[in-house]
Amino acid sequence: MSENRSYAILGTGALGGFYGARLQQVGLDVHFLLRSDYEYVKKHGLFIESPDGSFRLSHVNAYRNVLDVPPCDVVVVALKTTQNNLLRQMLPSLVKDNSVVLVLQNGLGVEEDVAAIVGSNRVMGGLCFTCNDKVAPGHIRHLRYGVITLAEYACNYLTCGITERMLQVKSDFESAGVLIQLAEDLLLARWKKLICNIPFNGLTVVLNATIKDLISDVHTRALIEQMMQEMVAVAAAYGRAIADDYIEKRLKFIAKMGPYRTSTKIDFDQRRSLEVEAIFGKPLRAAQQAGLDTPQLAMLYRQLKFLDTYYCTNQAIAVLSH
Ligand SMILES: NC(=O)C1=CN([C@@H]2O[C@H](COP(=O)(O)OP(=O)(O)OC[C@H]3O[C@@H](n4cnc5c(N)ncnc54)[C@H](OP(=O)(O)O)[C@@H]3O)[C@@H](O)[C@H]2O)C=CC1
Ligand SMILES: CC(C)(CO)C(=O)C(=O)O
Repeated sequence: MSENRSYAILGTGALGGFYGARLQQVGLDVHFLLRSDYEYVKKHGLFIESPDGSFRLSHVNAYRNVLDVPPCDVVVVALKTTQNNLLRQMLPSLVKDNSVVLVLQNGLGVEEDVAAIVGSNRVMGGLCFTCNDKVAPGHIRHLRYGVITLAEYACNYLTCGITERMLQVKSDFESAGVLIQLAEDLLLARWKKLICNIPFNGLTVVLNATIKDLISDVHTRALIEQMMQEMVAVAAAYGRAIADDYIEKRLKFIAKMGPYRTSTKIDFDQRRSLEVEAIFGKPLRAAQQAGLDTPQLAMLYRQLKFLDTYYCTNQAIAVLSH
């Protein structure tokens, strides 16, 4: 990659808008693809509200049409996974020979889909531990954390070690004040993130609760730990050992997210399609393929499918208006 790396942000929402703005704030060349708030952002820029220091970028390179975005060194995928069918149209014009596509989405197997479009040597994954919400056009609220675990993708999630381009991306994000942890094994990093997303993103929706509520109640805490144990077992079946103390440590970390709703609950409250397949369906099918029974995950998946169908998709409008 070139020395002064350019970034394309596909999906200028809670996550993409936050990290992209931080990168532009320190002088990097960033290009933002927008949808509903394109006109607003083109005129007024982006506002990031954050306990680490709020700031406004009064001018950003804003685009409505992906074909107008120039090819970039790093293409950040920050759409919801429910929109990933668009990537086949979006990615080809954005990647150069030595570009890398950095997938910041939650879920399992998301890099595989991107690799099928741009080639497996051009993909990296980033697991974002951050609490963000896009609260108004061009206005992103960051509540806590922000650290990203970065790892290279290779076919079949083979372990790749630490590469030169990981160090380059790390250096850009760290210059922007974003903490980056490098990981040698992307699949292990994904399972570790799913251990958090499955109970918290799922239960905040089905129980209409915040992270704080779920962690403080003895019953939901027990449920969370059971779900986490199920995922530790599935990860182990795929050769990824997760240390015994990981759950306790993560629960302490997540407890500090307090009243955050999770990105899936924010989607549900806005009646947007839920990322059920990427975050819950794929892990469930991975468990089944490994011959493991994960009853808590299976129940959560089915509940979320129901809620997604009857409350969140276009189909829901048809069903409810009958
Ligand atoms: N929010 C968070 O704190 C975290 C989120 N994640 C993950 O990050 C990913 C992104 O989530 P998040 O940022 O919360 O989601 P958002 O819904 O806030 O952002 C997605 C953005 O993509 C835009 N978009 C959708 N379709 C198009 C299109 N065709 N063209 C241009 N833009 C488009 C949306 O536009 P519009 O504004 O019009 O809807 C929206 O702004 C998800 O996988 C999520 O699970 C992971 C960790 C934390
Ligand atoms: C783990 C958590 C809850 C915050 O990073 C998240 O990933 C989300 O809200 O989707």
